[in-house]
Amino acid sequence: MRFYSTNTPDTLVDFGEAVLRSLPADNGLYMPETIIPLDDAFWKSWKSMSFSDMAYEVVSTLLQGAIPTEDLRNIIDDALNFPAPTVRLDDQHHVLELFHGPTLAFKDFGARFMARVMAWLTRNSDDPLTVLVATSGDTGGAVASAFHHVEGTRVVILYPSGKVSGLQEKQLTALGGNITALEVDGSFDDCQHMVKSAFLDQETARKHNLTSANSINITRLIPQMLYYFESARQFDTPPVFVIPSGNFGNLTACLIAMNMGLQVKQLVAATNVNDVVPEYLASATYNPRPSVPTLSNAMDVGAPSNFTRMLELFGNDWGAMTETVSGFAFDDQETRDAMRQVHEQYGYTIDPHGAVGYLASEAWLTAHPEDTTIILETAHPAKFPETVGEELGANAVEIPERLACLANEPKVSIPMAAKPQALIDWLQA
Ligand SMILES: N[C@@H](CCOP(=O)(O)O)C(=O)O
Repeated sequence: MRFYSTNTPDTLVDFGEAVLRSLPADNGLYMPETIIPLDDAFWKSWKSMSFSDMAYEVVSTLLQGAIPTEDLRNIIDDALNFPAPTVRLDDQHHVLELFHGPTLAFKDFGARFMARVMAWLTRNSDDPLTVLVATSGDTGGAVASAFHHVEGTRVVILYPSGKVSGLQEKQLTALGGNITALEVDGSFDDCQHMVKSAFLDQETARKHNLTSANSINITRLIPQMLYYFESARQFDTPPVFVIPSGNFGNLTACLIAMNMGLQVKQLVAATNVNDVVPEYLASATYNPRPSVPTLSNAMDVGAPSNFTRMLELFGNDWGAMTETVSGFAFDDQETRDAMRQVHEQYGYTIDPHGAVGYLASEAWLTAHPEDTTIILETAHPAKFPETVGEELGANAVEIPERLACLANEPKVSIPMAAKPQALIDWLQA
């Protein structure tokens, strides 16, 4: 199994290099050389398989032997040991709850799988790894949790000061040990730019054995395919997936699943006002720009990393992309209104990101009223107690113990200017 860089398609690397190097030196993104469709035997039995067996079939087909059978099975079973239920609101609206992992966000799927794959890849090496990650809210906490106490690994998380929720911040800053949080005086885009610049500085990348836990790393997308299979197999007809989106790794994972044969009627990208992809879908013009802060902060991304992979999967054909992917964007007032509406209509407490998804499902259903939509609920509402409390009352959501226990832990972070050189200097010091 080999991977190419989107900027230099004829340079191929193996799985280990794609994962550990994470970002190619030419600043492209790694893509699988071939995406092999699942065979008839799989489709005959996929609906009755255990999650573990189905997951193994999907991942092993994609990876083509890059990880031996028993090791891959262990990685999958150990990493993905929590459920992803699809909850029915009514015939048109379903919610795929991706917040049942340790940090209450869909990022647990990718981070936990990645931590185990990296441990497997480096099992015979003594070189310590530095896992660099930029977060707008959820990735950082999931990566911190997945790599906490992993020997030979230090995790460095960059996050935009004042632009993540209080509990999200605790998930990044309170664990200590091998986890360090850098509090950047800037936006998520600044953090992401700083991380990418460190990777492109070959000396720094080599000296510190840098690897990325963001969705620029192809391993993040592999387990994220699995919940689309899990949810879709519960329906008789191909569903519409509505995907709250920031860096667009989640949507790209579904596109890879579709390339393996998963039948999906449409992908609906739901964004807040950081809407460069819905704008591209409407106008064929891609205009990345600085993000603005919103209530759905994990989606505050102005230059989505995975847009490059989306273009690649559609052969740079805007028309082809619009046949499969639709996009809608909503502001904070609409998000608040949707949280109340979902609560009043269904008695369901949805978080601000899921609320943006709900609005997009409504927009889609206006023109396609017979469709079945599945909205990805990417984070637990308890991660946003301020907004949920303001809209639905203080008792609308109980904070699970694994989050509540962080509330009184001290925040430990290192302030940093939003400059790539500041990160490089800090790493070198
Ligand atoms: N939405 C993310 C931003 C980083 O995205 P990723 O897909 O590269 O991890 C977050 O919650 O941090």
